Amino acid sequence: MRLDIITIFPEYFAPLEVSLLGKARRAGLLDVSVHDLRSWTHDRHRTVDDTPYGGGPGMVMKPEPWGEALDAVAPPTAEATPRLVVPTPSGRPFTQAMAAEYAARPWLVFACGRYEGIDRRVYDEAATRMPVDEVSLGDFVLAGGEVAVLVMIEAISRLVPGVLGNRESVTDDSFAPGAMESLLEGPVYTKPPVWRERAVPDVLLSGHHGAIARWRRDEALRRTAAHRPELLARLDPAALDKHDRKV
Ligand SMILES: N#Cc1c(N)n[nH]c1-c1ccc2c(Cl)cn(Cc3cccnc3)c2c1
Repeated sequence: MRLDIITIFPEYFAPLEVSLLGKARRAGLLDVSVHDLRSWTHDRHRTVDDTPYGGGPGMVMKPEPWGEALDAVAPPTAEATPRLVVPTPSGRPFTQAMAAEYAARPWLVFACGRYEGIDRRVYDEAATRMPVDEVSLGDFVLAGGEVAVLVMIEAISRLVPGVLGNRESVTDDSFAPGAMESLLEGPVYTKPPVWRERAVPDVLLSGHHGAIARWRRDEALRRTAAHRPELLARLDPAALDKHDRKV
């Protein structure tokens, strides 16, 4: 999977060198390139922004550097066509399902904007030759797109086959398709069996896999009801047995 990132802060992406993403890059599972948008400026000050037409606060990112950057990173003549992913406060909510969809694609280009955003004509021109997705990470406000892209790359990359070690599974993730979909994960425990007079729930030490699975599902239902009750409404009633309904 090829990932290209265009940003005025390339140093934000140093974390992509470590942990599972660093290993995946070294294993050739991910081909990640970070591009400095200022490489496509031509003035002494390497200008990437200007005042907004129509007035208003802040600055807007100029179209020219973005146009040249996208031409260079994703040339119109390229064999494959990337999907351009642009984080923006007004984008479609990023979800685990979108992460899975992106993980199945061969090439993603992430545009990290700053200031009040990127000139709209950049999106419109890019959309003439590649799919363009505007995505938001949630109802909070960041200063730019870089942190959002880091989060998306981690969520996407861990779903790419081979990136997670064999021991790490994505099937039991919260929000993963299937039985756990729309349920939050329950509590986890490890050794020692008693810590500061707090014991691990007996069922987890019982070796009774059916009872353990039942307990974990009950805890997931309880946590979901407590922290994200709206997710329970999404559950297919057929997926709930009579025991679930008592939890
Ligand atoms: N994704 C996401 C996301 C999120 N969940 N919060 N904020 C953002 C986000 C993403 C991209 C940019 C770009 Cl480009 C500039 N800003 C600053 C800004 C703040 C308020 C209004 N306009 C622009 C961004 C904020």
